[in-house]
Amino acid sequence: MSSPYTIRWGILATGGIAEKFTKDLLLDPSTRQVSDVKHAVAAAASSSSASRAKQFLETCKCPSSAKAYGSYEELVKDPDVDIIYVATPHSHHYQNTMLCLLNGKHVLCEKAFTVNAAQAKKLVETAKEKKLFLMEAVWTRFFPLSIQIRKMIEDGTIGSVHRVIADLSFGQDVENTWGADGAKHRMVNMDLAGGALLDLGIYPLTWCFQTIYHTVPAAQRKPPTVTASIERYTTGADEKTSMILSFPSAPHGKHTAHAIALTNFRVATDPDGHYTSGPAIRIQGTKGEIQVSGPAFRPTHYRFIPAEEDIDPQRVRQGQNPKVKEYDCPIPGQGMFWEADECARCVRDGKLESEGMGWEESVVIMETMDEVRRQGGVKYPETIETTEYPVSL
Ligand SMILES: NC(=O)C1=CN([C@@H]2O[C@H](COP(=O)(O)OP(=O)(O)OC[C@H]3O[C@@H](n4cnc5c(N)ncnc54)[C@H](OP(=O)(O)O)[C@@H]3O)[C@@H](O)[C@H]2O)C=CC1
Ligand SMILES: O=C1OC[C@@H](O)[C@H](O)[C@H]1O
Repeated sequence: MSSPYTIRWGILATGGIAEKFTKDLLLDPSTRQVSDVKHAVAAAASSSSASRAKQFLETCKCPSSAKAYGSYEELVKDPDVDIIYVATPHSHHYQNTMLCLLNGKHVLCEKAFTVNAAQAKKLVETAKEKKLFLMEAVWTRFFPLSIQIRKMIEDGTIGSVHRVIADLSFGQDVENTWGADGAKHRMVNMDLAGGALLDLGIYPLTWCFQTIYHTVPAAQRKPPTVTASIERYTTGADEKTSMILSFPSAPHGKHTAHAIALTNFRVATDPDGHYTSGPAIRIQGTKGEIQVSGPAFRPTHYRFIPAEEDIDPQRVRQGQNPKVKEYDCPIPGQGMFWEADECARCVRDGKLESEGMGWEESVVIMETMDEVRRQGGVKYPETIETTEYPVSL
């Protein structure tokens, strides 16, 4: 057996998700039955100081060989780094990713990819021109659970798909949490491209797109029409966003497929915090329905309910429908290693984009979010909507 391909990561930013991702990189791939690729953390950079980057590497228990930088500019020049994970707020993704690409680094950039579709297109053009790998870090798409569900749709198990309903909502006391301290928190701060849509709404949209759009042959994929309703928080960032999408082509059908994507800061998908309130995602076809338990970003369970009527109604009422199939998909860690494995395989194989989260689909999703924001009147400051580079933020 040949030895695994090792990819060397640079971590750009030292916040909450950078820590989770870096810890996942350090897990032994054999714990998830992976033997063809491995990950090394070569360096991390903080925009504030090298000591902050050093502290981050220590917290993540990275090897002492990993370098700590006090600026992103130093990180992108490191010859020992193959790929950079960009984990700054949405507002900074365009500038930070462009910096990496222009310095010859492959990039995995956190969701939402950019602030708008124009920026996403520019990044894609640059990656193409420089022959570098680039992917939006929509980790959920690389879970075995997502892959199994897409396969069930593709092979016709649920028949032709007519509708998907997906929700990711956090019930928050917004004024006293993210809104406290002058509303500087990235969830509501317009200068950081805050709001429910770009932060949480990307997940219900991911479920709509990966089940309805991604599962039809590439040549038949057409962007959806969009009708949206938004309510804004005092900062101008969206706090309630509901979207109805109509996709012209449906998996296994010559008809449209509708999708309802919901996100909200005031009410929760799971009010008791234990996901007892029913599925977060419902994928409805003529032969049955797939129900995915929340949270939409890290689901570990789904069920398939076939559309059959020959079942004793009394047993069904007692929760004993024998035709329902339940699937548990435990995650040995946070679950961000699957997207990292995908990056390693693509770079090893000389691919510039991943089939699981391709450039065209990231751009169409950004265009969808642009239209949702247009209808809801959410506009970010020009410095973060611009495609100009470099701009100091
Ligand atoms: N995939 C997932 O499950 C998740 C993804 N995310 C995504 O990751 C990104 C970061 O989120 P999260 O880690 O929660 O955010 P944090 O606020 O925890 O961290 C962001 C980091 O970015 C750096 N940064 C650089 N410039 C700024 C700035 N002007 N203001 C604030 N931070 C700045 C800072 O690190 P330093 O200065 O040290 O470089 C900071 O620690 C977002 O795009 C978010 O959508 C978030 C949570 C979960
Ligand atoms: O990507 C995310 O998923 C988990 C949420 O808690 C977080 O706000 C969001 O950025």
